[in-house]
Amino acid sequence: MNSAAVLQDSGASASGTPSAGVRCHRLSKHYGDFLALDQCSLEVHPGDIFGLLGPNGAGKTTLIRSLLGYLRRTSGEVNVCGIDPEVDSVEVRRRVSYLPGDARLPRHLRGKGVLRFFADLHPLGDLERSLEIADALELDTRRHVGMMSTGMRQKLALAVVLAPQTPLLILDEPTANLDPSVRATVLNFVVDAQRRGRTIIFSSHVLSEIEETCNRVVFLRRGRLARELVMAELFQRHRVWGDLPDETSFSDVKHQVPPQFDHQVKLECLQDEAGAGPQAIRIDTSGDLAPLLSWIDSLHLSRLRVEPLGLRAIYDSVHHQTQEDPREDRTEMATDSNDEHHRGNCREVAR
Ligand SMILES: Nc1ncnc2c1ncn2[C@@H]1O[C@H](COP(=O)(O)OP(=O)(O)OP(=O)(O)O)[C@@H](O)[C@H]1O
Repeated sequence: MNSAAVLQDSGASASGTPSAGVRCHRLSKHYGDFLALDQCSLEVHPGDIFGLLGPNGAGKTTLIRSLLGYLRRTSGEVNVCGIDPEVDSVEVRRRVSYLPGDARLPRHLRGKGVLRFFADLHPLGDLERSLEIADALELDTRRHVGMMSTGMRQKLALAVVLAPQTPLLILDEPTANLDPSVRATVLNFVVDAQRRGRTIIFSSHVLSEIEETCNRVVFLRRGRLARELVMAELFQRHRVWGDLPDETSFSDVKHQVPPQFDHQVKLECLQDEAGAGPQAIRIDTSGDLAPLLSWIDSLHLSRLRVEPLGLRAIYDSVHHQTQEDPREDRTEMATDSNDEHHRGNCREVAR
């Protein structure tokens, strides 16, 4: 990628107006015979911090680059800030700050020279702000880029991209190669960008970062949007572990769930019912936990543990449930054995 592609910007304001939204409908992308994106439909609302999750090769970068018009889509519709990137990719790029996963910067310049170069290049360039960000990331901008470590170059690219107040900010693995304290600073900048009215698309492999910052998330798997999640609903999901009293059988408990909680809980016995000793059970809950507590208390579980379910459980259910190629079966997510439980929080992406 050339250096100019690290940052694309314009005089557009970060007003958080509807023009900062992103929509794609049945977006597909082939590389030759290889189908890298398969009819992806999604909508990013203005003011979202929108997470893109998926294993290596899932299609996250292909999706981002199709949104920016760097790649020509094979089929489908795309609208970024009110513009089709294939009709006017320059205009789209003027409204977006983009941090690619493989940001390359001019190696012959010092850090400060790079920041000045990009600040001069773009109408919303802001050298002072770039320097402040570099400082917050503990980057020595006197060094030549060629002498910087991978993490230092990542900090420099972040200082370039985070400074201009474009309506849309797209970050492809922004915390890769950074140490934990700098990662936290980067996440603060992301949240701050949202407070300033910007819309952010954020791709990461670090689930805790997505949990911390994003309000909506989609999971990509082998080129397909497998699931969409509203984080506020995820935070209402819990997993309860415990051992039943000796005299209580799992089937008794399972058949005596109060009807008002039936849709809110999923029970699982973690050992053979005929096995010796207390039966360990797991109860996955969705929705408000408080009304369930008196029922859980009535089970007299020992070694009781309650924990938030978290993204990890969803991620595992999306990515580890089958080895089959999902392109062969468009309904597989709906028949996921966990799906009854997930349905309250996770929407099968309509295609
Ligand atoms: N130029 C290309 N030509 C052929 N195949 C490509 C090309 N670019 C990407 N691919 C393939 O498309 C698929 C999606 O790649 P992409 O880079 O979008 O994934 P990703 O989700 O961003 O992965 P990662 O998390 O590893 O960065 C992969 O199988 C990849 O090998």
